[in-house]
Amino acid sequence: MGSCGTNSNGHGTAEVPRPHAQGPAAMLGIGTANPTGVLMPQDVFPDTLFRVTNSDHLTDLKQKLTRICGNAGIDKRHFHLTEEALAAHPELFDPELLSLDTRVDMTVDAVPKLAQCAAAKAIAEWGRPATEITHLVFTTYSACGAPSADLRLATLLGLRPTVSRTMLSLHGCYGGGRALGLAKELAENNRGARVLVACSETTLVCFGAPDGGNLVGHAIFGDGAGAVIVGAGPFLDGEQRPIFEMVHATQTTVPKTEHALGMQVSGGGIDFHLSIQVPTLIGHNVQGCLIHAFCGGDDDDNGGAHLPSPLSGNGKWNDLFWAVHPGGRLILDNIDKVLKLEPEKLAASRRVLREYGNMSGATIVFVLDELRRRRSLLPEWGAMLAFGPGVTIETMVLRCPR
Ligand SMILES: CC(C)(COP(=O)(O)OP(=O)(O)OC[C@H]1O[C@@H](n2cnc3c(N)ncnc32)[C@H](O)[C@@H]1OP(=O)(O)O)[C@@H](O)C(=O)NCCC(=O)NCCSC(=O)CC(=O)O
Repeated sequence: MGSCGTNSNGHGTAEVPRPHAQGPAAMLGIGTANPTGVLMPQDVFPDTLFRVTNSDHLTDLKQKLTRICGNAGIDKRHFHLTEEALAAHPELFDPELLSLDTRVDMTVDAVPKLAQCAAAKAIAEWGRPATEITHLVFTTYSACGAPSADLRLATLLGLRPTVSRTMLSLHGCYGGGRALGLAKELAENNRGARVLVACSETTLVCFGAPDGGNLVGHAIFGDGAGAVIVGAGPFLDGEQRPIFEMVHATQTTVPKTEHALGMQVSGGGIDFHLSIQVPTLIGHNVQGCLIHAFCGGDDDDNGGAHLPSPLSGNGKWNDLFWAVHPGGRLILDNIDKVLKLEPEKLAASRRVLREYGNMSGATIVFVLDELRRRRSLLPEWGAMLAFGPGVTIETMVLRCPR
């Protein structure tokens, strides 16, 4: 451990750099949370949405949303935004009115508090005091100010003032994957580091009256937060037990797909752009990302030689367990098809989609949490996939220690 002191000459001594951990990084605690405001069954969502936004006269749109909701593979979702709040703030569904200030006011507490609930569970599972957290990586698409939700979360949890904070904004659905990748690097490069990853998402920043362009978003997105404690060995005290080892992480940007998926901050909140091509783009590119990750990427020094080789025969993708961001039912269907996965391989992703919808960057933590409950049934090696604007695909090779 480095320390700053004064040597005999009265000059400050240099900070001794932390040596690398013996690695690899591992998840030591996982927690999730949803807002308590609204639990919305999927089958009543279209009626509720059109009623609360005074849109019942748009009968064709309502029928279409009802159809999409019925096919989305979702049973229910949780939301922070209540009918009472909407009644008090008609600007949230009137495109003629500015609403960014209202949205920022509503999220400034809601986002870190939701993260706090998830983080408290992750910290409890890890079993160490929050003051031992050395780094915080926070991701959300709801941050519009500075200091941001990361500092508010650090205060709520009583983290020490020397905690090293990183804020990831507007990474969308790949935010959780990116935050975990970053946490892996921080943990492996700083012996003894314990990184809190916090992902907290609420749709109230992008909520609007239904129109021809936002029906799919209305049908699939929900609110939630996920948190993971990441650290690398050696785990000398025997108390901190790895749930999943984070063996190798890669990020791939699919060329020329910037147009396909995006978010734009405006006076009316955050506009979500979701192209109909997204499921196809992901289906076409996912295998290449997995091969890149499982072959150890381009770096000779990253332990690629130790990775399993699921490519050495037909059907080897079925030898893995899968933590896939359930961006939408069709995305999971396409991945199943391209990788020829057995039906139960994406069960954790489909269950999270069914119970919570797509909670953007936080969703991948829910999938990891779900897989953790099935740990005794999992094969040793697994793959994590998350997607978002770019189009960016985050891939991580996981190992479930015995
Ligand atoms: C929404 C669905 C469940 C609907 O499935 P269905 O079985 O009903 O059939 P479908 O795909 O033909 O879609 C039904 C109707 O919706 C329309 N439709 C589908 N996707 C659309 C889109 N992105 N934009 C506009 N319209 C769209 C279709 O044209 C069709 O219209 P018509 O009826 O008029 O012919 C599925 O399409 C799906 O899972 N799509 C993927 C959603 C997605 O892209 N998720 C990523 C979220 S972003 C993310 O996860 C990352 C991030 O945010 O960063």
